[in-house]
Amino acid sequence: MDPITQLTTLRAPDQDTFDSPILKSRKVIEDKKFTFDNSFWSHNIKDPHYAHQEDVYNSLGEEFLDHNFEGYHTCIFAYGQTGSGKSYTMMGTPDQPGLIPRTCEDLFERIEAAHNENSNIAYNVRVSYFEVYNEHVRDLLVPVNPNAPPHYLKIRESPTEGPYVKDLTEVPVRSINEILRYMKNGDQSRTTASTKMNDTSSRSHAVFTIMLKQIHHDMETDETTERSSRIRLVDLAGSERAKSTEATGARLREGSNINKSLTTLGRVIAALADPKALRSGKRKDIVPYRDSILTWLLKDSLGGNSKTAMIACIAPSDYDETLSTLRYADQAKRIRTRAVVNQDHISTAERDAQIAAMAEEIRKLQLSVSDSRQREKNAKEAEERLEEYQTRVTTMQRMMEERSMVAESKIKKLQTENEALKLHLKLAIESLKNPIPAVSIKPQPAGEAERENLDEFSDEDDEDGDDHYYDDGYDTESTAGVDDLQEEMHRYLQDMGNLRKLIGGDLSRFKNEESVRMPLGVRENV
Ligand SMILES: Nc1ncnc2c1ncn2[C@@H]1O[C@H](COP(=O)(O)OP(=O)(O)OP(=O)(O)O)[C@@H](O)[C@H]1O
Repeated sequence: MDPITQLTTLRAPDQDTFDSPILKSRKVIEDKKFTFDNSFWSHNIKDPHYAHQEDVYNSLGEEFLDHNFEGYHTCIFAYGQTGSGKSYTMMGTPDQPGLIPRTCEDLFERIEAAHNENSNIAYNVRVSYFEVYNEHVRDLLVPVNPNAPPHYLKIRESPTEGPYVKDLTEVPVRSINEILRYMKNGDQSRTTASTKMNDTSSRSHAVFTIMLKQIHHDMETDETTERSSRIRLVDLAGSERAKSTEATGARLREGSNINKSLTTLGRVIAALADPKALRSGKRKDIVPYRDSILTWLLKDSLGGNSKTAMIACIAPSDYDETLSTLRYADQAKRIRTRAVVNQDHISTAERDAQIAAMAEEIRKLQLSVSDSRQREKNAKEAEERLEEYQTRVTTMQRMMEERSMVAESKIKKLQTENEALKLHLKLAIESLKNPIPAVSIKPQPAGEAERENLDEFSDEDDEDGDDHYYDDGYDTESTAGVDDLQEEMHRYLQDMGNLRKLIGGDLSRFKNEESVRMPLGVRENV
């Protein structure tokens, strides 16, 4: 690997030293060259070009997080054969944290810094963690019950959000420690389940997702701007199994789903990178996203609204495996996604109207659900309505939480202004109590004045301290000053009264936790 040109050369093995029938059957085995955006080499720590975890994060993770703050969805996935360093790169070790923990740490550091800079922006971070094994989706944030069979989740498709995992746990997180705890629990759940199912984590795909929402409220226009971005970090299963499946087709004939997702991923990447399909404009129809759970769920990240990077991990082992990984990466490099900034402007009135409309819709759904239940005629229909109702309630709860976040930032800003006014007032009162006398200098003959100016800094002159002359007009000026100050004070007091009313109003309107955060279903009978 050349760290300057980013050229990766795969050296052809000496054919006589290899027993592989594939290698022996080949006519030409030669050196292969590939150029990637970045190449990292980490074999000998003493080598000056040794790539540390920090180097990988600095050249990729940091830039992707910048995109997230700009409002873009991103996805980073690690591909490669078992033992090539995918988990090391993505998760790392406690001493050498990988991309995922570094991204989380940087995310919260940036949020804290932004909070200190501008209190008008509220941040909302949520995480989810799931794995796809044998074409089943398992929630990694739900602890494994060793006595119960594994609980698999269903995939649904929404017209606006695309494919998603139904009932997947999405937890709000407020600090780096909280997010790391969820990540650790998820990894534990993965390991426990693997042992129970006689599986190893190298055969499952782990998808860690961070949802970042930035809510900026403009006090002047009372308009809210929301930026939502999704950070997907994917640790794929070992690729060698997929290739053996592809090579022999044996697993497919057996009807096994083991790593169907990975073989489909290869076909999806090939279809997306195919220049002919791109030219004919048929790309959308022929990409086999739906052929596996993983590609279906990552549809957007692979060929849609996302900035995506693939990390191809290779280790010095089999020539064929390494060549295949490098070819995968070379193909993936040609894919062009169409990422857009996910941003919405909405006024407080519009948001309130949206919430009111949603509340009405929920009320109707509640009625129809209870009606369907009573009749129990069409259980499926009732179930679908119930599902829709639950999704609506969750969306609405989130909107209300966000509204309360906006209110909190408003209150914070008003409180800061209030503090500043209080300080100003205190200073004004103090200056009233201890007026600083106005000072004027008696007219002096020109020569004398010059002499005094020259001696201004002389210690001797300062000693007597009586070189100041009080002007006859002092009383008049000071009275005018007091009047001004009194007037100013009066204005401040009025302003403060108004501010208090405003804060009081906002507090009672938005800080009523009971009414804002109570699930709607709790209030009314379903
Ligand atoms: N760049 C690296 N520096 C130091 N150690 C590494 C590096 N990459 C991988 N390792 C070590 O190599 C071993 C295998 O790596 P890892 O578990 O990340 O492979 P993997 O590709 O995720 O395998 P699997 O598909 O089985 O999960 C681990 O012990 C890991 O700590």
